[in-house]
Formats: sequence, structure tokens, C-alpha cells
Amino acid sequence: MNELVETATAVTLPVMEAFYTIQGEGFHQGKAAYFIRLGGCDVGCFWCDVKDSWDASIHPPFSTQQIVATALQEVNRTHGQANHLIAVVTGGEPLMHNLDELTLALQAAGFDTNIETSGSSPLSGHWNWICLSPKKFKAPVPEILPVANELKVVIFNKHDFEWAEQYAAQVSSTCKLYLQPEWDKSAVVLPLIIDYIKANPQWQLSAQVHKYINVP
Ligand SMILES: C[S@@+](CC[C@H](N)C(=O)[O-])C[C@H]1O[C@@H](n2cnc3c(N)ncnc32)[C@H](O)[C@@H]1O
Ligand SMILES: Nc1nc2[nH]cc(C(=O)O)c2c(=O)[nH]1
Ligand code: SF4
Ligand SMILES: [Mg+2]
Repeated sequence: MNELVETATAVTLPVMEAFYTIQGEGFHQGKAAYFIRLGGCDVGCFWCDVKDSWDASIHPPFSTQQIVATALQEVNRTHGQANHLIAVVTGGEPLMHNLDELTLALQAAGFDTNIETSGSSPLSGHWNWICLSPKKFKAPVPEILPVANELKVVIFNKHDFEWAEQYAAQVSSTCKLYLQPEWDKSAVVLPLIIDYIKANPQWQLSAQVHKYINVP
């Protein structure tokens, strides 16, 4: 008798680290959030603050079931339930992976799903919140612009304001607008950002608060 043997391979994703902390950036800054940092990035920002994430092959693969079980275990230990607690999927560039299964499983477990992305790979996943941080080194795919909930542009020098406006013109009218100083250039660019926001109050400051309060 010929039988079809189902060889369903579980989806696995390279996980660099996962941690429960305070969201330090953007619209949800200050809220408790469980971060899942996936390995792999093909964008190559020279000022990236997590370059160890770039090579996916050095980060061990985990099934979505394992990732979600670990998330539930961690938040249950500290909080008691996942009900609408934010799970932030970041990286690396998380959209290098198909995130449909992970986000469905996170939502089924009760989490809200938020993503931090450069938008440079095709959009996948089911998201409660999309934070788009476009990069000059690999442009976002056009389909992510109208669905971004938040546009967060890293400012490295004075020319980046004009570049930020080009993206602000392409996102939806409800998309929140943030300027974030490149961490090592903060002394120079933070005063420029403050002046810019005072003159253009549709923009807000995102200051990477986690780096000031020393949480992951
Ligand atoms: C490490 S990235 C990972 C997610 C995705 N690859 C991206 O770039 O959006 C997370 C956030 O940190 C920002 N970021 C990375 N390096 C930074 C730096 N040196 N200073 C300020 N923000 C930085 C990115 O722009 C992004 O908004
Ligand atoms: N606390 C905290 N907030 C963050 N917001 C975005 C982060 C990221 O690296 O994606 C990040 C991070 O690494 N830590
Ligand atoms: S896209 Fe994100 S993870 Fe990739 S190099 Fe740029 S900041 Fe780093
Ligand atoms: Mg970070």
C-alpha cells in the first residue's frame, strides 16, 4: 500500500535573544514589552547598534511553538498573563523571514504583535502595530508605506531631515512621525532634532530611553 507520508517541517526562525523589558522607542515607549530579536539582516547600516544580529547562521533556530512557549513562560513569571501585552518582533531585519506563523501564534497566545522593521523585504505577518524605520542602504518595499502605523527615522546628520520628509509624504495620514538621534551622534544631532520638531510639530522625538535607563 502506498501511503503519502506527510513531511511537514516546522517553521523555525533564528533567535538571537528574547527579553521582557520596557519599549524604549517610538509610540509605545514606556510600555512593558516582550522582545523577540531574530537573526539576519541584509541592509548593513554602518551605525547599526546590533551588528551581531546580521549573520542569521550564528543564531539557533527555534520553532514558533518554542518561541511562544518561552514568551508565555517569561511573562507569566513576571506579569501573570499575555493578555494584550506587546510582543515586539525585531532583529536583525525580521521581514527577511516569513512571520505569518509566528504572529498568528503570538496573537493566539494573547499578545499584541508589533514589528520593528526597515521594510526592505516583503511584508508578512499579522500585525497590531508596524514601526517602519526606512534606511538609505536598502529602500523599503512600496507596499509597507500605507500600512505603517509609525514612521521612525534615525537622524545621523542634518541632511536626513529632508530625507525623512520624503517618507512622511508617502505614509498614511494617521501614521505617527518620529525622529530618533543616531546614538553615537546624539550630542550633535539631538539639538538639531529639537529645533526641527519645534518648527515642525507633526514630528515627535524618540530618544531610545532604554539606553538612558539601562534596560535591554
Ligand atoms: C536594530 S533595528 C532592528 C529592526 C530593523 N532592522 C530596523 O532597522 O528597523 C531597531 C531600531 O533601532 C534603530 N537603530 C539601530 N541602530 C541605531 C543607532 N545607532 N541609533 C539609533 N537608532 C538605531 C533602527 O532604526 C530601528 O528603528
Ligand atoms: N528597550 C528596548 N526598546 C527597543 N525598541 C526597539 C528596539 C530594537 O532594537 O528593535 C529596542 C531594544 O532593543 N530595547
Ligand atoms: S536594518 Fe536594522 S538591523 Fe539591519 S543594519 Fe539597519 S538598523 Fe541594523
Ligand atoms: Mg535596539
